Amino acid sequence: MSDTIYALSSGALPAGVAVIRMSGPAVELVLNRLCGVVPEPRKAALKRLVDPVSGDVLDEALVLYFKGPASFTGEDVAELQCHGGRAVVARILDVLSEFEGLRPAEAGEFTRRAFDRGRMDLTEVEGLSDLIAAETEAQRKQAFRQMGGGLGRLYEDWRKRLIHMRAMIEADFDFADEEDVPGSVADQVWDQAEGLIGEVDQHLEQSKSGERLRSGLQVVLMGAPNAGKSSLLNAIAGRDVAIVTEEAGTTRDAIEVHLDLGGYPVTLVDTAGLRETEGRVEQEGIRRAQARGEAADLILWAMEPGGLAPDHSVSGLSADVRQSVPVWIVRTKVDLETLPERDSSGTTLEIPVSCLDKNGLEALIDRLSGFVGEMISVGEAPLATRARHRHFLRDCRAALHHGFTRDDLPGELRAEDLRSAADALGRITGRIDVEDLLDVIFRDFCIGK
Ligand SMILES: Nc1nc2c(c(=O)[nH]1)N(C=O)[C@@H](CNc1ccc(C(=O)N[C@@H](CCC(=O)O)C(=O)O)cc1)CN2
Ligand SMILES: Nc1nc2c(ncn2[C@@H]2O[C@H](COP(=O)(O)OP(=O)(O)OP(=O)(O)O)[C@@H](O)[C@H]2O)c(=O)[nH]1
Repeated sequence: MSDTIYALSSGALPAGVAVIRMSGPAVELVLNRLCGVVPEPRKAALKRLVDPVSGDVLDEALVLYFKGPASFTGEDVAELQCHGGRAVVARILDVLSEFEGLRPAEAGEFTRRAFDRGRMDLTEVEGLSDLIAAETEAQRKQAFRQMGGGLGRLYEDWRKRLIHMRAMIEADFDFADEEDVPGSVADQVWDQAEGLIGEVDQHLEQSKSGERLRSGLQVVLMGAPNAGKSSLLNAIAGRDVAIVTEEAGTTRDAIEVHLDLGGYPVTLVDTAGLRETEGRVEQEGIRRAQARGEAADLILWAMEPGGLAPDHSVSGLSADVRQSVPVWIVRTKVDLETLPERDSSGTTLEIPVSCLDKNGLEALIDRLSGFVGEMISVGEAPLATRARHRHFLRDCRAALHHGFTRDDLPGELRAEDLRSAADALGRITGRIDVEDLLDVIFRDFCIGK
């Protein structure tokens, strides 16, 4: 029999109300001892909570009981919705810890129980985790849909089709001889497999947006020392996040702010100014700046009047970065000079901004929003949202492709490819052999979820 787990499921204290949740076989006993009755399932009941040992009244709380299996975890579950004071919660948790068979829940353990009882598949679990982490509206929508099973159903549908295809081929072995005749069952099946490869490819392509939406785009501010990077970060964020001084080399470690651009998440990163330096701390800062640049989706290169361009040989971006990451040149401190709006060819090369009088700031933010909207274009179809999904989708595709192209191999071997492809999808939803993945997935959860 499993332990009964308990945890504070609501947020930081003090708070108006705190929710203490428990799940497991001892729940009814605990309720009986704490509030004298087990309330009717799914009906909130206002009860005095009493310490069964000392007889002390602990609090007056709303108590909710869910009789398993009709609960979040599938086990008996109870919630004590008590006053959100630190001492109130501490005392109740302390009293719970004294019960035989009760122990504090580990991160994600309530959800883990729901998964173990087959109430959620892994994509739904991940969706729930993403929902709690969501910071913008578009992230919330994507996570909510995934939590509701949108993505899992797509993979389950593909998996069923693959299992059916394999069954067709295997049934055919019993009748036909090995000759592969045009129009045969095998031919029809491999036609369907080809169609599915196309669907997987399209899904993988569209899912770049799903992953970007989940993790947010990285926009990295780079440039020479004193170019105005930290001022720009503060101006875009609308608050003082980074330290601004007239001293070159102020920013050492990368500083991040999370922005919500029209519902899309962006992490804006301020980095150390690039220059030759003897200072060890500053050197490390510069190394980190280049590393952040390499991982960026977009670099904003801050360039003050008379400042250095990104292709400067000593204090510029590495050739690797310049090739793989789009770079926008932001002309900073334009209050100090008047700039020609266009170069000789007539294109606008530089984005002029002043953090002093805020000129150009809105135009820069609008351009950023447009860029982000293009990079993250999500429609109605459910998208993969994690490297884990992409990994197994590629396995699935590779197996399908192998079976489809190797018509020189015996039918049994090609049928085996259909099985591998189906299994790869089963690993995404957690229907197949994922024990080794679970700890990693649940580790990211909060306690009490
Ligand atoms: N107070 C409270 N609020 C909460 C949760 C919770 O656990 N407690 N949730 C936790 O994440 C979310 C709601 N999710 C839930 C999902 C399933 C069930 C549940 O009891 N399911 C049963 C009965 C379904 C029904 O009657 O329709 C079942 O699926 O069998 C409860 C909450 C968000 N708000
Ligand atoms: N006139 C004017 N001065 C600015 C503007 N933006 C920044 N400055 C000044 O330029 C100096 C350097 O600004 P920072 O934002 O610290 O520059 P940084 O690029 O982050 O510098 P490091 O952290 O040293 O790499 C400060 O004295 C700012 O007040 C601007 O738009 N106009």
